[in-house]
Amino acid sequence: MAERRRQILGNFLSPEICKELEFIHKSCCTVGYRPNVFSTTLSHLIATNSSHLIMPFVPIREMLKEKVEEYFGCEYELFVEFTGLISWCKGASIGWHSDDNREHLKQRDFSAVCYLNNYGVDFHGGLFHFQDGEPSTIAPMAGDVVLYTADDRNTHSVSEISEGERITLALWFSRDASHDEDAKLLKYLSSYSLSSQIGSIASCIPMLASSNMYWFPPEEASSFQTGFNICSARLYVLGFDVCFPDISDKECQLAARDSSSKILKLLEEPLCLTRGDELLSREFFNILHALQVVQFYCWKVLESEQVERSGPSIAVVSLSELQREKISCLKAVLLKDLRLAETTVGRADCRSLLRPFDFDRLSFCSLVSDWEAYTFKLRSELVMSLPYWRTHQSIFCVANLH
Ligand SMILES: O=C(O)CCC(=O)C(=O)O
Ligand SMILES: [Fe+2]
Repeated sequence: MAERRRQILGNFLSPEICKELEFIHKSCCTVGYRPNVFSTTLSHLIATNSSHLIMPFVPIREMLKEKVEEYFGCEYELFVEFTGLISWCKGASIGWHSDDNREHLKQRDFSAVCYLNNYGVDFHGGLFHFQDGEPSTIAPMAGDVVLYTADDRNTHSVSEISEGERITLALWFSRDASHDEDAKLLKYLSSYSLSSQIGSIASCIPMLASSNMYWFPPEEASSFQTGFNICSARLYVLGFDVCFPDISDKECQLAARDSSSKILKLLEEPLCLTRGDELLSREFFNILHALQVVQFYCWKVLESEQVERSGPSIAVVSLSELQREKISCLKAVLLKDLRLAETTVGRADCRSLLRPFDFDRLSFCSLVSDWEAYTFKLRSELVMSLPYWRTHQSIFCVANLH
């Protein structure tokens, strides 16, 4: 039998799960490990009070582990070494390499890369190439997965992204139990309190990691003099600005002059969103909360393009001159380099995905309740699975407990 070194699984993930993972990434990511790359790891989700968002990953990890064991005929048990959502923006690329090519990566035996969006539509560039053998080139398409051995039989590269954002779910598998990601995750899960899980939505509000993890490019994060805050940028490309109801004029002017990390502390404070000249009358706990609700809205709006939704509309009030000044003052701090923000996290084909028409047509209010219901559902699934995972010392079980 010919040696098995790689396999392509077409349409392995459904379009729905691809969209759900994109939603999670766009609401939770931080700057990544390479230039122009963002990432969302499972331990990061746990550390930022979003442990319930690991639930959609659980069955995918299980299915992929089985596929890898089966295809490569593993007669030993495999462990997931790493799971993460990774996006590559304009300018990102990687030259020829194998995934175990560093001393600290030697435990990696197999790789799985799941594509979550489409080459030529959501991004340009970003083709995957194997140095030898077939297939030699892969154009990423949402739902497709490539499995390969992590050694030098699979030297590969990714060409530079020229536009848009290319999103993947990447997993590495190891034979070495000491690199089992599950053990780490279970440890984190037990150190983060889940005691207030049922009841208030406040217990599921994402908490920010340190501000420099949300500053792009990361080299600028020590001074915050150029570049942009990722959360503000993701809101901005969808047509939203942020407005802090409690901030005084003075604080605002201070913010514009002094770009210290102290100012970014503001993003942990309650805030409202604005669209054009209108203030949406709904307060969010912090910027990540606002971003998560907006990203959820985008996910659902696009899913139900034709569906007319009913329910109350969100109330809006016109912005006063003073509020407008404050907003632009803060924008100058959070989005210093607007062009860079647009080319990095904007869509390849249009500046704003949520045109005013789309936004008005659907009721933002009812989507906010849908977001709460979604969050509660995942939270209760997590709470039900935890004792089972703890007994089995692994989150690697699709617990049909529900
Ligand atoms: O995203 C891809 O297609 C592959 C990425 C890659 O080669 C890596 O992260 O090692
Ligand atoms: Fe790689």
